[in-house]
Amino acid sequence: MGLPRFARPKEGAAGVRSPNLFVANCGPAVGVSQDAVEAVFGRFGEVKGVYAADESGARVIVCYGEVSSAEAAMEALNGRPCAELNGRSLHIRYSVHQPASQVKADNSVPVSFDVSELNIPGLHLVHDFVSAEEERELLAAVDGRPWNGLAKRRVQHYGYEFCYDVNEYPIGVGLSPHIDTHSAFEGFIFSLSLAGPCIMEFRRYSDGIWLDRNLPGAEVKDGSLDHSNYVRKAIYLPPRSMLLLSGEARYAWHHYIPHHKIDFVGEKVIKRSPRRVSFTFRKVRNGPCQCEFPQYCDSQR
Ligand SMILES: O=C(O)CCC(=O)C(=O)O
Ligand SMILES: [Fe+2]
Repeated sequence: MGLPRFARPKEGAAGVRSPNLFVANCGPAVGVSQDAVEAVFGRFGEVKGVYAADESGARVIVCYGEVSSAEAAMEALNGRPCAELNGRSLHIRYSVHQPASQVKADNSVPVSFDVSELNIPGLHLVHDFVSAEEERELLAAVDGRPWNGLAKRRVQHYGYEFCYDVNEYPIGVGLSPHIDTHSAFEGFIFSLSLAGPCIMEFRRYSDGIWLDRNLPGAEVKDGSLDHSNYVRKAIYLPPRSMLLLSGEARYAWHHYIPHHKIDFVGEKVIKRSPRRVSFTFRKVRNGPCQCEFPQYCDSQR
């Protein structure tokens, strides 16, 4: 389900028919697979493709070869609960093909399952770092303690010399791009993912400027960033895996969890779970940072 060049028609354009349908309330984020959509819409004519209409995971574009097939599907399915699609009521409109010049640049980056493909020195991922039983025990242990609510996620903080944080992300919530502050934490940063998957994107900015966005709480909206001056790479983090940021990965690359409900990983569409819990381990620094990346270092400027 890649992102196609079709758009939702403007209000008032209802008379314009096309072989492509914009179908809302349908998609992987609401438990409806591409195969199921194809099977249902295939009853009305040959389906050429089913695409994600946007990153919500709950709106798709169904493309037929013939307008008559789209008309028949519209007549039969619009506004009615569809038993084969978990009883969901589909909201369907004709979709229009957008000229290439109007297509918003696809802002996604290919996501790897294998950390070695990223070629970021110091970045390591160990799958199945804890067993399913250990995962249950760790989740039960943190759920037995009070959570501190932030705007979109909840956290628990432990320790001092060895700083240990627990983050809980509800579905669709991520984390804005940042480098964990050099002056505050030294050495390695470990992050154990539990309960649900996510993708983590890494960005190395060419200007290397230490920006305010690195300060705790200085969350930036992704849309406000200049996408042209950094290299991007992304990795899939399955539950029970341990991520290690060291060296260049820790000191020179921003990391970021996109605010998505679904992620496209290779050919797969992966739905985020209702929650992802991460245990993040950092060592509190005593003395200034002397890393080899002064252009990214708040201690050395
Ligand atoms: O949730 C994670 O895996 C990463 C958390 C993180 O980057 C942080 O707390 O600084
Ligand atoms: Fe971080």
